[in-house]
Amino acid sequence: MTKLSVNINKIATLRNSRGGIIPDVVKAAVDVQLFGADGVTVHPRPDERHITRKDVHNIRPVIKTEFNIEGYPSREFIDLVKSVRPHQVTLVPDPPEAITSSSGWDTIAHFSFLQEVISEFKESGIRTSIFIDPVEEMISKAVETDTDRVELYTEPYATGYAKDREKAVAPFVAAANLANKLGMKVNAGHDLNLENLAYFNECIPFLKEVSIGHALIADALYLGLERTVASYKALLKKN
Ligand SMILES: CC(=O)[C@@H](O)[C@H](O)COP(=O)(O)O
Ligand SMILES: NCC(=O)COP(=O)(O)O
Repeated sequence: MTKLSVNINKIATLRNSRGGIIPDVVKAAVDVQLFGADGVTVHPRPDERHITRKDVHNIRPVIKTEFNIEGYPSREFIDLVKSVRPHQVTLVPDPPEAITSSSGWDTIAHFSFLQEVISEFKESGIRTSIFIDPVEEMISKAVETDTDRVELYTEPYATGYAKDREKAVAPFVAAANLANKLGMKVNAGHDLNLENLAYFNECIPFLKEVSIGHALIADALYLGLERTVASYKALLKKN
């Protein structure tokens, strides 16, 4: 069964909007695991617009499933990740001013940088994943960085889903097959939601994990966090 890692960035967005401690991000991390999540994902951005470095340290001790930390591998990010030793680190190419993640790595142009950073994390015993577009050349080069996994950037799938889901999912099926053939495990994430998740999970071979945040937290405003996590998990049961 594909694992669900709940990204709790947007819990921190709400908390930061008034500068207090409500909602409690650590409690959210505990609860999503109690409600069935297979992991917790956070993305501590340089401006700390949502998840702060302090949050990362506070969440680590309550992880009973898996902890996945996403971010651009600046020196500060690398040192933060190595200090808390999550189960997985997911490298994204986001510049500091990015509104959100909007592409995968150019693994050809940034090959040496990625190879160096991945080696440093693996030496610390941390599983590595790199955010990637479903482009054959990028995936073929990714394997040479020695990354454990790739995370397919699924915004183009989500955008194209309503118009033509078969066309939207096709590049991701090919990408997952290629990554598997090259020996890399396959994660996916960005803009997945209750509407588009089941079809993606049904079509994508070898899918290990999805990380979902924005839509899931928005759904929880209506359904409640427990029912929402259970609803996403139910969509990931392979039929
Ligand atoms: C890598 C990815 O797709 C998500 O982690 C996304 O970057 C979420 O970041 P925000 O919550 O800041 O939009
Ligand atoms: N890696 C994707 C992630 O963690 C959450 O992305 P989104 O669901 O907030 O778009």
